Amino acid sequence: MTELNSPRSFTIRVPATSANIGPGFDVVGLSLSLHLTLTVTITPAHAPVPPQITHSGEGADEVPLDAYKNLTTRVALYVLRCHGIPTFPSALAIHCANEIPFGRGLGSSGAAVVAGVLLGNELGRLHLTRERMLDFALMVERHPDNVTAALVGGFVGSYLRELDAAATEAASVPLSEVLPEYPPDAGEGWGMDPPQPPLGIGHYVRFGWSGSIKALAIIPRFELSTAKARSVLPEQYSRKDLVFNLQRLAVLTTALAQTPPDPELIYEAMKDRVHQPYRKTLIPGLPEVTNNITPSTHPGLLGICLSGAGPTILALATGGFEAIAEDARTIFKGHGIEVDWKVLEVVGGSVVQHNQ
Ligand SMILES: Nc1ncnc2c1ncn2[C@@H]1O[C@H](COP(=O)(O)OP(=O)(O)O)[C@@H](O)[C@H]1O
Ligand SMILES: N[C@@H](CCOP(=O)(O)O)C(=O)O
Repeated sequence: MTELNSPRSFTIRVPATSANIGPGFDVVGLSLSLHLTLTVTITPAHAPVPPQITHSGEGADEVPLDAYKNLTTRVALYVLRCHGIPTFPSALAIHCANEIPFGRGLGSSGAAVVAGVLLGNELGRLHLTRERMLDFALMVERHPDNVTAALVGGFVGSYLRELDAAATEAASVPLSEVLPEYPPDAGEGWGMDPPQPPLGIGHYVRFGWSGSIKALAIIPRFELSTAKARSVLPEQYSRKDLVFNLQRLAVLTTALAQTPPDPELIYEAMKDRVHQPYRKTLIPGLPEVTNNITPSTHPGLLGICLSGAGPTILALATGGFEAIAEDARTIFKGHGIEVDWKVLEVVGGSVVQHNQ
């Protein structure tokens, strides 16, 4: 029996994330207390069988269960192929228990990608460093905010290193080449080596976080794909708008670590001119919610913004959660949109636990 097929069981737990936090578009992310949990079992097998995937919780009615279509297993296979391992183990069963709603701006795809990298690393016993795992995640999810926070946990800022020409080309291959949606040809294998990630693409730092701050997620009952919400953004920005965001982001990263947090400072520092103004066409009610719910009308509120690409609204607060959420509900209802809401904690990053 090869190392790959030796029987074992392990669990992978990856948190949800809220990216941007207002002015930090594609830069900052926060890991939150909703999780994607994979329970992975490899049993003895005499002949190869396709991986068995089961999924419960969020996304159960839409997620593909074919290992060549499912995002998590496609990413795992990419990591394995980059290390000369062309297939999954012979008898692999994966149960995905998911608390992260799909397409709501809470980092479900980032969590699926990070889970896939961790899965590939464990299946192939590759012993990748966290930095190298981030490189693999960034070959798939090409903005660093969600995947970095999901991997390392907490309130995190990240940047992509400027790559030289060869590395830029290696990192810009189409996603279809990184994650082909088909099994290898019988007898002939894949035919092409997968594109290897350049070394050290992503770099990050963890900021402080005041323990008194919780994250209220107000989650509209409709999906908005991140790709669609990125397609409405302009290619260029005015100096005025860029300076507006930079000033606020510089203040915000320290303001959220201060105890007690200062609502006046944070409310203004969570404003944005780079993505939210363009996304309001896709999220009816967004400007009303962010303009009308303020620390003076809602004691306990610190700041309010779009979570990731939306449509979820993220309110950072030390209390008064119900009043904030119910008033946001009323505004969204006026636009014919129902919402759910949850008070979430800021949590640590991804964890792998070996069960036997
Ligand atoms: N646990 C998961 N397993 C497989 N695919 C997933 C999982 N979570 C998310 N996805 C894929 O990612 C898509 C949502 O990604 P995206 O549009 O970026 O929204 P989000 O803001 O939730 O990350 C889903 O429609 C699904 O295709
Ligand atoms: N910076 C990205 C973040 C997308 O986050 P998601 O949770 O909506 O996938 C963006 O704003 O496009």
